[in-house]
This record gives sequence, C-alpha cells and structure tokens, in this order.
Amino acid sequence: MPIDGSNDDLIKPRGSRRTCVVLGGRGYLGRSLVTRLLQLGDWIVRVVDSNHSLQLATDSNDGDSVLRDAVASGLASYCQVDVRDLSQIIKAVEGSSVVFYTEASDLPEHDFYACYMIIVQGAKNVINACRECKVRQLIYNSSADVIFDGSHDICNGDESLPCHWKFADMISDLKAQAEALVLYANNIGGLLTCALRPSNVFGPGDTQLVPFLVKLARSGWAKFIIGSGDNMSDFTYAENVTHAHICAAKALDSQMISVAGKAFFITNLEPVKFWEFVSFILEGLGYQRPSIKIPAWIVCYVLLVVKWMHEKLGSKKYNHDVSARFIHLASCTRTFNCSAAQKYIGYSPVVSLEDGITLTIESFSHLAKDSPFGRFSNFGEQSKAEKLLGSGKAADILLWRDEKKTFTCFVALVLLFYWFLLSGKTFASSTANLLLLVTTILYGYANLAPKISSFNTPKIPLSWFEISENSVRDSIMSVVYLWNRGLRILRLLAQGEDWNKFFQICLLEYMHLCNTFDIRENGLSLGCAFSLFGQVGSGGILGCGNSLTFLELNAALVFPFTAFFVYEQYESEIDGLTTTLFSLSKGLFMSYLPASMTSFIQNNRVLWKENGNVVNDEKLRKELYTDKMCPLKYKKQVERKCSDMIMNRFAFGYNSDGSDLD
Ligand SMILES: NC(=O)c1ccc[n+]([C@@H]2O[C@H](COP(=O)([O-])OP(=O)(O)OC[C@H]3O[C@@H](n4cnc5c(N)ncnc54)[C@H](O)[C@@H]3O)[C@@H](O)[C@H]2O)c1
Repeated sequence: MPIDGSNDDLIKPRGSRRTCVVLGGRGYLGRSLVTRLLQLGDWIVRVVDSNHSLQLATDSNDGDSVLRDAVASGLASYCQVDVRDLSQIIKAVEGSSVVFYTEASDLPEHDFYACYMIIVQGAKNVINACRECKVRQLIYNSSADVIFDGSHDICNGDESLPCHWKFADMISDLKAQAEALVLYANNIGGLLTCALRPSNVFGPGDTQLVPFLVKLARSGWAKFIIGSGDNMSDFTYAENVTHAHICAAKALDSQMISVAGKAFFITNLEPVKFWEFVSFILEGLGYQRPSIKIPAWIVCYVLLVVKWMHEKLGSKKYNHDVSARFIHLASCTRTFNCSAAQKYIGYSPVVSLEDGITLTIESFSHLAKDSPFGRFSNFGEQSKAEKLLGSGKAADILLWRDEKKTFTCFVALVLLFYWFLLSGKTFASSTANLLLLVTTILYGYANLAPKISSFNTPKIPLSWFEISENSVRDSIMSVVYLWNRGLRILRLLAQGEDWNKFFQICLLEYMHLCNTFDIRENGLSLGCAFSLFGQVGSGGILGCGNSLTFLELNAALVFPFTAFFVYEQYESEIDGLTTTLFSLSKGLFMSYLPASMTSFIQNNRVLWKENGNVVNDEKLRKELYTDKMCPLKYKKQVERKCSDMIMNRFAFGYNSDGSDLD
C-alpha cells in the first residue's frame, strides 16, 4: 500500500506538486528517474517495485540520499508490487496522475512464460489499473530494439518505420507487443499514453552494456571487431532517457495531439561508430581497444556451435540471446532520427556523449584493469587455467595477459627451436654456435663508439651478467631433483618393476629414432610407426616423414600458447565436453565387458566380501570410476573385482540381487 496514501492530484490545483508513480523505480533507469523527479521539486513520487522495501544504500549514494530525504519529508513513498497481479498495481497507482513504467531487464530469457507474464501481461495490468484508477498519463519505457530485426541496417530511422514483427530475440518481440498495447490504449477511458524508445542506454550503474564489455575484455574477446567496424550506432546516456520521460509527461499536457498514442526514438543525437564507442569505454577502463577484424558470419557460426554444445551438455548457465544480441548490435548500423522527440516533446540531451562516457568510466573504476580484480577473468574469480599454470609469470605469458611479452617469448622460443632442432647440427655444436654468436654480438657492442651520429649507445651494466647466489642454488637444486628422479625411473626400469613405463619409453625412443633418421638421412625411411605414410614409396616417404615431424614439433611449440588461452575462454564448455566424452567412453567400455560382469557392476544391490567384510557395489563404483587409472589398468581391475565378486557370490551364497542363494 502507498505510504502517503494521498489523493493530492485531485485536490491540489494545477501547477503545484503532482503525484506520479515510477513503476520499476528501484531499477537502473527507475532510480535515475526518481532522483530527477525529486530534484525538480514538482512531484510527489511513489516508488513502486518488486522488492520488499526501498533498501536504501547506507553510503553516500547521491540518488539514494535524495530519496531518503524525500521519504523523510513525505515527498516520496514506497510500494511493493508484482506487475503480474492487477490488484496490487491498482493499489499502487491509486490517486496518481502520471505513471512512468519501466519493466525488468534482467528477465529469465530461457523461460518464455515468465517473460510473457512480466512484459506483456504486466503491460496489460498496468493499463487496466491506470484506467480503473483514472490515471491521466502512462509513459512506457520501450526500446529502439522493437523495430530492429537483427540483420538489416537502420540508417537515421524515424518513427514512420513500420514494426515488421520479425525479431532477433524474444524480449524485443514481447516488448514490441507491450508497446503496441500501451499505444493502443491511448485515449480510452481518458488515459493518455506514449512510449519512448531509447537506443543503447549506458551510464553509471549500467547493468547491461558496460558490464558486458568489461567481461568481454577480461576474457580476451574484446580484441576482436565483429564485422567491418564501420557501422554507426546511437547511444543514450541514462540521464537523458529520464529527462525524456519528464519531457513526455509535460508534453502529454501541452502537445496532447502530437504526443498521445505515439512512440519516440530517444538518443544522444551524436551517432558514433559502434566500435569507437566500445574502444572509448574499454580504453577508459585500461583495457586494450578492439583491433582485429573478424567477419560477422564467422562469429555467428562459432556462436551456433557454442549454442549447440551447450544444448547437448544441458548447460543452463549459458545465455545465447545476450551474445547473439550483442553480435547484431555490434555488426549492424543502427542510427535513429530524434527530431520528432525534439519537436513534440521538447527533448534535447542534458548530458553530451563525451561527458556521459567520462562519467560512466569514472563510475566503473572498480572494474578497471588495474583494480584488484583486474587480473581475473571472471569478476574476482581466478580461472582454472590460471590456477593450473600457478598464477605467476608463466600464467601471464601463456594466457596472453600482456600481448607484447607473450609475443616476445613465442618468437624467442621459435628461434631456439629452429636453432637447436632444425639446423641439422648436434645439440653441442648448436650451443657452441649460439654462445659464439652471443659473444661476438657483445664484443661488437662493447667496442661501439659511445655516440653514433645522433644516437647514444648506452653501456650494458655489469650487473646484467651477474647471477645471484640464490638463483644458482635454485637452479642447481632443480637439476639435482631432475637427475635423481631420472635415476629413480631408470632403476625401476632396470629392475623390471614398471613394465608399462618400460614399453612406453621404448615406443617413444623408437619413434624418435625413426623421425631423426627421416630428417637426417634425407630420404631414408625406416617405415616408422610415426610416419603413417612411410610405406607408400620412397619419393613421398621423406616428405611425409619430414613434414609430419615438422608439424608435430611446431604443434608442440604452438600448443601451450593456444591451449591454455582457449581453455580459459571455454572453461565450462571444455569441462562439460570432457565429462560427456568420459561417460561415453565409460559406457562403451562397459558394453564390451561380458554381461555377467556388467550386471554385477550395474546392480546396486550386489554384495560381495572383501577382506572378510560385506561390501555393496557402490564402493566398487567409487573405487573404479574416481581412480585416475590408465584404461588397461582400469580394465584389469574391473575384471579382477568382478571375478572376485563372482567367486564371493558362490563362496558366500549371495544372488546377484543380494538375496541369499537357495
Ligand atoms: N538498461 C538498458 O541498457 C536499457 C536499454 C534500453 C531499454 N531498456 C529497457 O528499460 C527498461 C528498464 O531497464 P532497467 O535496466 O532499468 O531494468 P532493471 O532490471 O534495472 O529494473 C527493473 C525493475 O523492475 C523490477 N521488477 C522486476 N520484476 C518485477 C515485477 N514482476 N513486478 C514489479 N517490478 C519488477 C526490478 O526489481 C527492477 O527494480 C527495461 O524494459 C529495458 O528493456 C533498458
């Protein structure tokens, strides 16, 4: 129920304070609208939202302090409603003359019914409540998305553009229906309505655009420009949207014929390249500006594959619509003509685009790259890939946190790789050549004149060549550790204690030898296992052997620089896929076991004895499936356990269903 409960509109003369309702008044746009209305001083504001109470911030939040003062002086009140319940809305809007309606934007997009009930049914309820309570004006916060089909450019589009009823996403479709209902309700039962269509709203506290861009930047995807990067877009600073609402309320009185029953585009009147805007925001927050162009159709296909994977894995966390919407916005031109709003509702932006961007960047400083959370990919949470790499310098390099550093390391590794492996020399002569080269360069540098024409040649300080005692001790310790470990493995192999490892090493050595011969002997093939094409003919043999080896070595070089990066981007997808593949291979393996064994494993009620204790097969499952065993070992253990079970069954008189044998 409204706290103030006044019917002042009906009693107070025109020109004094009027009562208005801001439905969705604790939301992003709603808060800004409430603050602006209270600052104007012409209104008694009833904040209506789904929260139990106002929940005012305790710190010095500007908007909340204005509202706190207004509540204390009786100029503002709060009322809790659910827009799906007509009776609640009737109580909330009773006695007001204007209703500003902004509905939720954080809707459960996978649930059509819930979205429909909030957007469309909610709009019907608000209209009916306004009629019932004789509210004079209803101003609906729509969106420019209602005329966008997700694929065609809109250049300087105005209100004459027809609604095509083809939408890129469900929310825009439902919002278009709600907007149509609001406009259709105009002038029925004395209610005047209009709708505002802001385009790409942003500003301090933005819950959609800026957080999405930051997330993109932290995951590394903001490096890419989708499409040509030349597409133009209109953006609207949030305060300008709320200003437009207040202008519309005034205009519904003064310019009734031109405004009532109409929709108006609202923008900052400063169209910019979409990627220019994104770059301003990202650079302002310390992130790299997007620079690599990728055709939009490739991104769309990748997104479809990701969607398909999520569907297969039954993942509910992934929101395809949000990513798809961003791709459409990011690759199409969407500019709107705002002259109708300027002419009929007297709108003009109160905050310029440049100031709006500056204020927004300031307000999101906690999400900036240098903030304590800047290194992490998921708002304070360390990624698995980063944990796996030890969160140190190696992680920073392999996860491309600093492109320059990573690129330098990669180039250095490539050079070493070619120097040592593909030069055709032995390791010792490659090392000797490298040392000779370094010594020659250093000698040459030391003998350079201190100044060559206008360039100074700084001397390299001697400290560069010093190695600290600790580093020497650490590296010796590492060498000693590796040496001891190698010796232990050798001892195991020599004593024949680990035949698996013995054969693995033999196989590896054999393949290595074959490939070395392939490279060195220039045409000689040993028909190695590695070179699958080795048997085809001596002409092709060398090529295949060489190129395969070359490819493998290259892959080994590129792998760490790509695999961890890709894993970080698609952590949940890759984990999910691995789990699915693991369970599939587990199922496949079980299907190859004899039926008697699988029935023992699958039957929950099977009992057997182990070390004299009766155990059910749950324990067996846990032991077998959670152990990190190699497939061969795994199979052997299953067989052994199953045969034990069969033995036990007869020895202890249990049936496979756990009942006693007769
Ligand atoms: N934020 C943007 O960038 C943007 C851009 C263009 C258009 N819009 C549109 O403006 C509108 C408002 O956007 P926002 O970002 O301020 O949304 P928001 O989600 O921040 O605020 C909506 C408010 O509605 C309340 N609410 C949710 N469910 C309700 C229910 N069943 N009954 C009553 N109240 C309920 C929420 O508590 C919230 O306070 C949305 O329709 C959105 O589509 C937003």
